[in-house]
Amino acid sequence: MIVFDQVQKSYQVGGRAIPALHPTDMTIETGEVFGIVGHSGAGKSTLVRLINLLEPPTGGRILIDDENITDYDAAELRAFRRKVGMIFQHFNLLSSKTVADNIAFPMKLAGIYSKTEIRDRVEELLARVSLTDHANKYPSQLSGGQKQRVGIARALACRPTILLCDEATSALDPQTTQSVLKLLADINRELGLTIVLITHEMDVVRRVCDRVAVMDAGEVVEMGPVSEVFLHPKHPTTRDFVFESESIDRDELQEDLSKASGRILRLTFKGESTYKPLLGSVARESGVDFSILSGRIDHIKDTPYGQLTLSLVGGDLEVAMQALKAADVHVEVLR
Ligand SMILES: Nc1ncnc2c1ncn2[C@@H]1O[C@H](COP(=O)(O)OP(=O)(O)OP(=O)(O)O)[C@@H](O)[C@H]1O
Repeated sequence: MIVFDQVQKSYQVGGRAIPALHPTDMTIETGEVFGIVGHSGAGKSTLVRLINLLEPPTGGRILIDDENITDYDAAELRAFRRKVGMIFQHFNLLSSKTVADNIAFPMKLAGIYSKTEIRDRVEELLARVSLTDHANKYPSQLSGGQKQRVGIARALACRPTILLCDEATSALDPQTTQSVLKLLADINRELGLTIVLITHEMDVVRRVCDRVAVMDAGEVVEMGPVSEVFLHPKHPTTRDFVFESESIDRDELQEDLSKASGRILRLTFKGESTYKPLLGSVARESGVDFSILSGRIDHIKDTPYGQLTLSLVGGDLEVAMQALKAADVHVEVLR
């Protein structure tokens, strides 16, 4: 478990302290995939670099599995850092070393593994990231997705318990992004390690994360389970991210809503209720007529969800709302 207790960070620029992270309390549970989303300059990299003390905090305590890592001496810090792997947007591979040597590098650097241990581990990791046939290639001979797989294998070399991912898919195309996210999800499930993933895309969070923190101007403005934050965003920054990820144009939506007659409801279906043929029976029961203004069905991690914006006219609205709620549908009255 990673605990931030009033952690803050300022950078010294020209003799002035510039705040990058305001005092923050946060808990990341062992074994979860935790997303940190925010625009450029929000403080995401700062927050993630505090977790492995690449940046020392200017205030507060960081506890990992109940140990205050801000108290560590140099030797303790070296041992701790082996337990924290990191992958980067631009992969940061050594161009003069082969794929196998890049993966072996952190083990060699640690100086505590035998040659046989290193060789066996590299073989195992190459298989895990499906790059066995590419062991002797150089990074320049690989695609972006393959380079990131090498980055992941290298980060796992010393068997970390925490994996930090700094915009790990931002340089990749959508299909490659999907395969790298799937690999991260598999690693999380099979190895049980904690993954902290920073991104500026809510879609990445929706696909792999269990919980998310939304950052704005050095502050965590919203935090919670992805399904809650994504489907019912409260802070304006979170709403912007959700709208952006769903390619919703706010002005267009407002215009559509202003043209629609009757009451306007947003329905959110989650899990089981997503695929139920509910609207027809509710319409018959209540005598209400529906028209669909916008809609989407997708997944949050493995859970299906649907969101529909409807206008309703005629019939008994109360009966319709009760029937929807009784079927576990979240109903929000927009107008
Ligand atoms: N080493 C540094 N020295 C001075 N200021 C810094 C340093 N690193 C970051 N900052 C400042 O701290 C703030 C937060 O930066 P940070 O890199 O953590 O944000 P971010 O959300 O990760 O942004 P991006 O997505 O662009 O990387 C910014 O205002 C940035 O200019």
